[in-house]
Amino acid sequence: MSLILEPTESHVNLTRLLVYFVTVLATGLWVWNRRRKQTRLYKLGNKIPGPDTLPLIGNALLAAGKNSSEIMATAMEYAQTYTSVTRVWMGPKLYIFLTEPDDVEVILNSHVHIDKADDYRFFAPWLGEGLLISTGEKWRSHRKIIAPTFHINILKSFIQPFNQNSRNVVEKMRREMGKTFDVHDYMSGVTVDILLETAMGITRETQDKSGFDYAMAVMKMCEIIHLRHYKLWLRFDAFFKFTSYFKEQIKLLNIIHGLTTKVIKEKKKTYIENKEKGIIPPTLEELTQPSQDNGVKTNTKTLSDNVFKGLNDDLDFNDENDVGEKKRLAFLDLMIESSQNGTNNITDTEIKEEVDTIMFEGHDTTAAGSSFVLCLLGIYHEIQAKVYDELYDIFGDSDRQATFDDTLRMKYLERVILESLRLYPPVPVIGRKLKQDVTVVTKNFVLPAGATVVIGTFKIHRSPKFYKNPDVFDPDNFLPENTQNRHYYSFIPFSAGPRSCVGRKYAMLKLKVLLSTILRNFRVYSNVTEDQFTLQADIILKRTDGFRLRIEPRKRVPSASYKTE
Ligand code: HEM
Repeated sequence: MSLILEPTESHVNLTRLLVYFVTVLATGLWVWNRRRKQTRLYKLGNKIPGPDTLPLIGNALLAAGKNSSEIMATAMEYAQTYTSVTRVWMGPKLYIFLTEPDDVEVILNSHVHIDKADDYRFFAPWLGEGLLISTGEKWRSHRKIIAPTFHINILKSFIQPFNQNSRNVVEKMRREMGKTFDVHDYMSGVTVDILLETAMGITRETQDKSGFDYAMAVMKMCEIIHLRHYKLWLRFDAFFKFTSYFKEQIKLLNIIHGLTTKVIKEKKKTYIENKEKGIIPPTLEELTQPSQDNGVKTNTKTLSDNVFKGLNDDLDFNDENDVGEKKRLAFLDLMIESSQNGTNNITDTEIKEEVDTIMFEGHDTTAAGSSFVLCLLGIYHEIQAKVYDELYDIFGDSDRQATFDDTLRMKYLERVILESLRLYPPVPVIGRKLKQDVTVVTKNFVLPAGATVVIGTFKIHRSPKFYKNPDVFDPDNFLPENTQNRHYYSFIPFSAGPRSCVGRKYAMLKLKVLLSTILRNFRVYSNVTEDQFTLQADIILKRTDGFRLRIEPRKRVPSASYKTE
């Protein structure tokens, strides 16, 4: 009897099946690839310079297996090698990176190229069709409703919650005195508290455990979305749905949506009950009207208003008309009021989506922004001393709260914030999906419809063409004489054009109140220098090494006398 096993019929069938399968797959891929090469996307895309590609997968290996800070490092390395218009193929998907302000202006200043990149889709279960990800008519009509709620009169009424919450976080931070700790945790917490109050009207006093759970859920949702951006396998819904992150996401969204829905329901009920009693809250128009009080107009223009004036957004309302204290209404109250009085046709679901969007957009961005400022001041003590001296000029040794007028006098602090946003823009890239071909200024390259344009804010902000020592932290980059002739699109931390950040003025005001309160109470120190920062590539720029800081109590004396004591 032979010891060699004769292949059975089932073995033969299986092998045949496998051969058929491989042949069909290979033929399918070959046909698909041939067709792809005939497409306009492929032909025009390949006229743009970029790294060498591999068949089918293109440049996908550039990101494979890398964590978020390695991706950031790779992106920076390639940004040095390639030109201001660079293409990358992720399989069949074409990404075009732009880092030349003239080209960026063509995209951001357009009313056509307003669609967000596909990568924003991870926000959809949370934010629905809120302002950040919606498009077309829906986005346009909602932008018209939301942008005016950020009028300077409304923002002025937020000074009190900005102050109160800043004081609260100062008290919480005292427990860290003398230790090294991650300041981002505190900045994140205070930012959510401020947003709960200004977006939803939930104060610490009215806040029950659901407010705390909500804040935690917002922070954890940001983490899950962050993971989905850089872990390749989590990008696919089919895989994501089988992970524990998906189950966690459902739980978190129940908490988030549960609270927004509950608050909207209660506020609407109160609005209707009050209306029956003849109590009607002021309308947005009334709150933003020029005051007739005494005809005195305050100039509310800040340094940033000049810096951003060429960016053609819709935030330059008639700010000069602002006068005096007005009743405070949260964004949610304003939306309910305008939907109930018939000024705007916005449903409860849409209001929920917009409130959720403001809670997300206003949270991670300002938490990262304020953490970067504090760490930079912890490194550059002379700059911190100058910031404090300006605050001492304004407040002396008093512990009083900041007024809106005080914030107008915080000119050096404002330059410090802008410079920090230049070096470490919380939104380091902006993504748009092109629906139409567009020709940019650089070499008249045509960017084809279907491509995703990635605007590299981080890289633009460090261009030697616009900044003398681009990698050096120097607040004087924002002295009027240095900004007046610079290309407006060389500084776009809040994006620009019709889809720019609606929260820009809110963010700048909040950052001034928060940071001035912290710096009037503490001296900050960082043992980590800038070259040791490990940055992560994501929708929000953060440090993977943590925002480590040490604080000491501040004596309220000018910095010169401090040194000699
Ligand atoms: C330092 C703080 C902030 C920075 C750097 C920042 C930056 C940005 C950027 C770059 C965009 C455009 C994103 C894109 O096109 O992909 C944006 C959009 C937006 N931001 Fe901000 N933001 C900040 C704070 C805020 C705050 C405090 C709020 C609200 C309270 C807010 C609300 C929004 C909204 C609603 C959008 C979407 C606008 C639209 O698509 O029409 N942001 N932000």
